[in-house]
Amino acid sequence: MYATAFLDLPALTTAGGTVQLPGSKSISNRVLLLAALSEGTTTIDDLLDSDDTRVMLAALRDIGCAVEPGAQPHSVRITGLGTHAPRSPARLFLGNAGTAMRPLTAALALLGGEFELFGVARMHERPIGDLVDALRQLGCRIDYLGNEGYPPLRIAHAQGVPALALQAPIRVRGDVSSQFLTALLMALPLVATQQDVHIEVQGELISKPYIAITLQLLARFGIEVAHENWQRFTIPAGSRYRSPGSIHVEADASSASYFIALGAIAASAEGQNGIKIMGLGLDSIQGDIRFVEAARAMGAQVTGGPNWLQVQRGRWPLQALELDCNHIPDAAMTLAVMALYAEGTTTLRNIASWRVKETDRLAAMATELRKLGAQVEEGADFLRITAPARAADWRAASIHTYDDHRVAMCFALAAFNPARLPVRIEDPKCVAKTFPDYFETLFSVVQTAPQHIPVICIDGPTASGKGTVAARLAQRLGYHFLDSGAMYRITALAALRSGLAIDAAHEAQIAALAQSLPVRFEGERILLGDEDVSSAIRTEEAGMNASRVSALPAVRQALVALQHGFRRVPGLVADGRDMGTVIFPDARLKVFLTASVAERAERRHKQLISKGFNANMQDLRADLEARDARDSTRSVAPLQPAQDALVLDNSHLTIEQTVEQVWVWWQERQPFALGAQG
Ligand SMILES: Nc1ncnc2c1ncn2[C@@H]1O[C@H](COP(=O)(O)OP(=O)(O)O)[C@@H](O)[C@H]1O
Ligand SMILES: Nc1ccn([C@@H]2O[C@H](COP(=O)(O)OP(=O)(O)O)[C@@H](O)[C@H]2O)c(=O)n1
Repeated sequence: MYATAFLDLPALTTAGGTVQLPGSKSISNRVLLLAALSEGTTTIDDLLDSDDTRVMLAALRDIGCAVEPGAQPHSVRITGLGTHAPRSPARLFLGNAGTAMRPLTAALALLGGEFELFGVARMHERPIGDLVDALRQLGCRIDYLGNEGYPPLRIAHAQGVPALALQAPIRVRGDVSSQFLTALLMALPLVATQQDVHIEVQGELISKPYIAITLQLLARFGIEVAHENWQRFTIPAGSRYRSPGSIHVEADASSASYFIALGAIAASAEGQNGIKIMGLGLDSIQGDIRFVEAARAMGAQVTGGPNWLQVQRGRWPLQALELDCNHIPDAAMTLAVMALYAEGTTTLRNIASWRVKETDRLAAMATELRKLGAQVEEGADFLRITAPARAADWRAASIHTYDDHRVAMCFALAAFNPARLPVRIEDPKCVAKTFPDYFETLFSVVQTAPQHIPVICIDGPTASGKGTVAARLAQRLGYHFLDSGAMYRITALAALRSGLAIDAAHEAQIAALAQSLPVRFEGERILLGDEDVSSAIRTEEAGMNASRVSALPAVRQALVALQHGFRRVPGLVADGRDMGTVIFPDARLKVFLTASVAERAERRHKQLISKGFNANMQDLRADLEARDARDSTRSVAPLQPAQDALVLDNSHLTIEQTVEQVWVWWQERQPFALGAQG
């Protein structure tokens, strides 16, 4: 996940490959509860790993279900209660998961036992009164432990479940949250043994697609619920939950909309047929799958099979659309960004519900689309969008994301603009709500020309602080980090281990070794083959050997491709000696970092002592001067500032001040309008 203040996406050009999307949250928690209520063991594959599913799993364990990891990642095996009573008394913490609190309240009230259900502070502000009323109407004893109408709750059935009034239809409001109805639909089969049980919805039922998901999943667990026009539901007598054995959680259809749009917008990468989305098929039970129809109407070519979709660019530019979006409120935001690539004016109607979501999404989308250069008309319940007329009319925008995951995710697609402008997404971590790895997933299937990928080079002599500053900058920007010195250090280590003396006589052999160096960077760790060499290459001796090996021209040449390979989306910070002069001459910012010899010797001394190495100040200083001399006078890529480098002597600056200076230089080079700060 990118926890940076903002994430700058470079201009992107093509896309291709396969993505596996996270499981749907609504399906995950429903399936967990149904498995827990069934007889037998259910293997659940592709379960969403999120806060909300974690609290549900913990609660199921607490009430006596066996929960074990499955054979695959994201797979779990649940042995349900069947005919056993839940373990009680129990206190169940349900975080902020409405999809756990509501159905568990209903199910536990009907199963008997004594339970307290509570959550985080925000959960205690989310109403549950309508559900409790419906359960009390049946005869259940449920008490509020805090405020009337809100969790925390106590279910007081220590003596077993009282006689329930199942003859009359159970009435529940449908116009506040469809989760109350879902909770009853999943709980009442537990008591519909002798007779049919009816539920009557009061008021117009909202979010019907979510009730449709509930009914489909109930059917998978052996319960066929009939309904009349979504107002009256009948759970048949003789209902009994039966495990389907195994069940797979569909990928989230709203999350899929960004990748469907990606396939429609981006030219396919060479040798690929656009984007393949795994985990979701055209027969998905989620309402947002109908986004596919809208995307097709705009030009996307979408095919699909069981559990997969394939999306390619079809008509280009896309075609404007006029659509009532009531059936796909969440995914429709993605259409607003697709409209940036459409000929004509796109009108999205019946989207008043956008105003009461994570933010006023209607106003937010209008504001941010305008920043990019689109013409937008914002109505009370509609949005009319006309794309920038020519490439030159696009603007480099810093997109404010309003703590709304969907705003962040859909605006990332603006990076395919024909003007080849970067797009800044502020507060990218807001995607964690449903898709923590959204940007990583996106980056795994998009490409662009190397010249669009920004590089910051930090070159300079030993112990000037290059590595420290470059790593911090990379982290602050969410960019990749290349410690080019490590390449030479590893090459020297590998050469010596192979019995090769580091001299001109062995140049060709060492270069051959460097060419196929089995090196991997895993966070802070550097691996040579399977061995962690992070410490072995950090000694002063290793630095000296690196300096020797780096003077061999063939070795330098052999390492070029490896270093270029680090230039990947979204960007790179590289440190070394020749980053700005030889490896990335087109870098947008080149810094030559230096400090006095005395200061550098002292830094290195402190650094070595703190790592538990022996170090002598005099020797260090002599070594450092020798290294400076060799690095500056060698025939290839000598250490010297690039002509267009900014020289920064940080002898009297702290690390923070140094990072800040480079940060300011970098921000000055960005095309975004002022306003977004780091
Ligand atoms: N501006 C600075 N002021 C004080 N110490 C610094 C400064 N920059 C770096 N250091 C310290 O100096 C040591 C060497 O820095 P490092 O990043 O390894 O240098 P380089 O990569 O240039 O060899 C580290 O222990 C680091 O924390
Ligand atoms: N881009 C680079 C990076 C390092 N090097 C060499 O590799 C040695 C070790 O690099 P480093 O950056 O890890 O060393 P320090 O600056 O940390 O001492 C340096 O002394 C240089 O001789 C190079 O020639 N070119």
